[in-house]
Amino acid sequence: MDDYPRPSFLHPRDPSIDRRYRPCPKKAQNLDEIYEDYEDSDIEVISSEYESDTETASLESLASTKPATEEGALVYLRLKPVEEFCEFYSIQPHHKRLITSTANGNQKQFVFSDIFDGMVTQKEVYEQCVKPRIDNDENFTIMSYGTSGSGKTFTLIGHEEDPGILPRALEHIFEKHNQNIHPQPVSKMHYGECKLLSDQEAQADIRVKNTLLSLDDFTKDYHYFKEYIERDHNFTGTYKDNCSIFIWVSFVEIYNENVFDLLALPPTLKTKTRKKHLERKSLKVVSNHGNVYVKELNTIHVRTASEAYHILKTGLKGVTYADTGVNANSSRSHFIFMVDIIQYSHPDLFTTQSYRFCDLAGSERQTKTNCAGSRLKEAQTINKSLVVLGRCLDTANNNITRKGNPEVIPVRESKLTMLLQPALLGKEKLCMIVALTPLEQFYEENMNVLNYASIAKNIVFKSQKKKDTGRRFSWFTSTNYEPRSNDRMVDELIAQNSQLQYDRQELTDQIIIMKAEHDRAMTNLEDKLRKDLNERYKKSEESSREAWQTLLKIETKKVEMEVSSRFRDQIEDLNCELEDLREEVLDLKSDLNGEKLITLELTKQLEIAKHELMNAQMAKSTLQRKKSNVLEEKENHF
Ligand SMILES: Nc1ncnc2c1ncn2[C@@H]1O[C@H](COP(=O)(O)OP(=O)(O)OP(=O)(O)O)[C@@H](O)[C@H]1O
Repeated sequence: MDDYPRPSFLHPRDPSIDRRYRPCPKKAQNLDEIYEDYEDSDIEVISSEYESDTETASLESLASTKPATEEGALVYLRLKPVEEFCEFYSIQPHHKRLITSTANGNQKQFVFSDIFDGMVTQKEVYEQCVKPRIDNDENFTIMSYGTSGSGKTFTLIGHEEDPGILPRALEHIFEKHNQNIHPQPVSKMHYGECKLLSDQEAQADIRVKNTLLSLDDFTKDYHYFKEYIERDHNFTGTYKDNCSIFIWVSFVEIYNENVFDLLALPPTLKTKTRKKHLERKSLKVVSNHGNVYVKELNTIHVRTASEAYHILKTGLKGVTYADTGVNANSSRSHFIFMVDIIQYSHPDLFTTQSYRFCDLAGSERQTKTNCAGSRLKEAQTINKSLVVLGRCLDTANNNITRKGNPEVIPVRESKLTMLLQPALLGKEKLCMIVALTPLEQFYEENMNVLNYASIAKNIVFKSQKKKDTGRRFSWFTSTNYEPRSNDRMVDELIAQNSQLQYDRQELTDQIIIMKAEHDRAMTNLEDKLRKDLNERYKKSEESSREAWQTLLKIETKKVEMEVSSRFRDQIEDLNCELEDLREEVLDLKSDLNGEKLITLELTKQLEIAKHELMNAQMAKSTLQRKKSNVLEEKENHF
């Protein structure tokens, strides 16, 4: 019996569990059935398929249900040894399950491909996480992910007396291929293709390597490390007939969203950190169909494990570390160490493998690290790129569950995700080691890391184990084949290389001629098409204009007829009314004329009367004057 509460109809579901993964008991089930459901369900669980009574049985059933070429990412948990393991974390090693809980009783569970507690050694981590991948020639990206100071760099690089997975992997790779490794840099990966190097190019590469090797002497460290490795592992390799192997390494750092070559020349490794960043050249990242390359990146041809170890250590000297509140030697950048292996098998088969080892800078709270100034800017860019990484994992996971068109995974939003895109897009196997400090103070950040790690598990790797570029190199076929030593094969390769360069020049010329012919043909075709289209357009324009005009006439007539039929009666009534009104107007006009005549007559009569009145008044006044004269005469007379 496990000690966590089981969901049922009586107990509510844990709200902290993502909706998609919440257990949902079926109706009409008894509690026993619900319990079984819960055991099999995917509760914040990375892979429910691993959940079974016997681990071997579940792994077998997983293998039978999934196609051999399609499998999920591997996510391992590594706990940092601490004095007092916080009660908020508990592990069930048998179930490969980590249970986190808070004071208020909220629980979350995470299942991993495996869990390594603080007692698990570097050797065991290597044997479990990396060894099988190299033994099986799988391309992979392995990254250490976690909060600041949780042991990411320790897991990847380790110390001289306790080396991490990367130096162990280098030793393993060289032991495995030892007998077939070719001492000269004859073939190299160039933008995803195997390229044969000319003498001058090979010499230039050797010069760069020698300069890097002369910078520091790590011979003592290497011997110490080698003894340690020999005690821990027993790597072996077998000789492959007619096969030459070329191993190339490169090393980049992503600091403040700039990509720097840690193997760049001239190295400025001994100058102060600040000055170093000013001097270093930021490189461009280019991607093509999901394959990603760093422009002008130095790749170094290494012949022995010792050389590879020296190159790794030299590059590590350029990585930016600083003292933060959480870790005295904290990585302030992400770095990726890349190993490309080219395998040439006579007569014409080239295969390539690539291994990427990525140490992510730790996610951190600025309040805990107490950083300011450039440290603060570093922390912000680190957190931003980790957020983008989380979003990429989330989108990749959603695309698996959602129906319809998949969402675009935002790999281009940060340099880190751009460089990790083969793994994020499922083209390369992803292996993640989640480093965790099981202390209360890191609880919140740990939950963040665990949530994204659980999503990462669902990224499905779909491509083949090896890239086979055999056909492209078919001209290596020799009719008089006889087994040769590596040196003879190289002589032949060099001779064929000059033939190839000659052929390439011829092909380039042919391409130029064909391109010119093609351009001309295309121009003629375009002219013809343009003329054709023009004529067709004119014709269709005329015919459509005529058709439109006829249509317009018909429509106008139709409208007129409809209008006249609909309003005929009303128009007649209105016409009658109009006629009546006209007559009335005429009557009124004649009346008006009569009245005008009367008015004129009366005016005339009035004038006459006025005139007569004036005459009468004048006669009256004359009479009065005569009367007064008569009276006056009378008076005078008397
Ligand atoms: N499993 C472990 N066993 C022993 N020591 C460990 C383990 N994990 C971490 N340490 C120690 O813890 C310290 C911090 O580890 P490390 O530098 O690897 O952390 P980190 O996660 O890389 O931190 P940052 O992100 O800040 O760079 C180192 O001194 C390391 O030796």
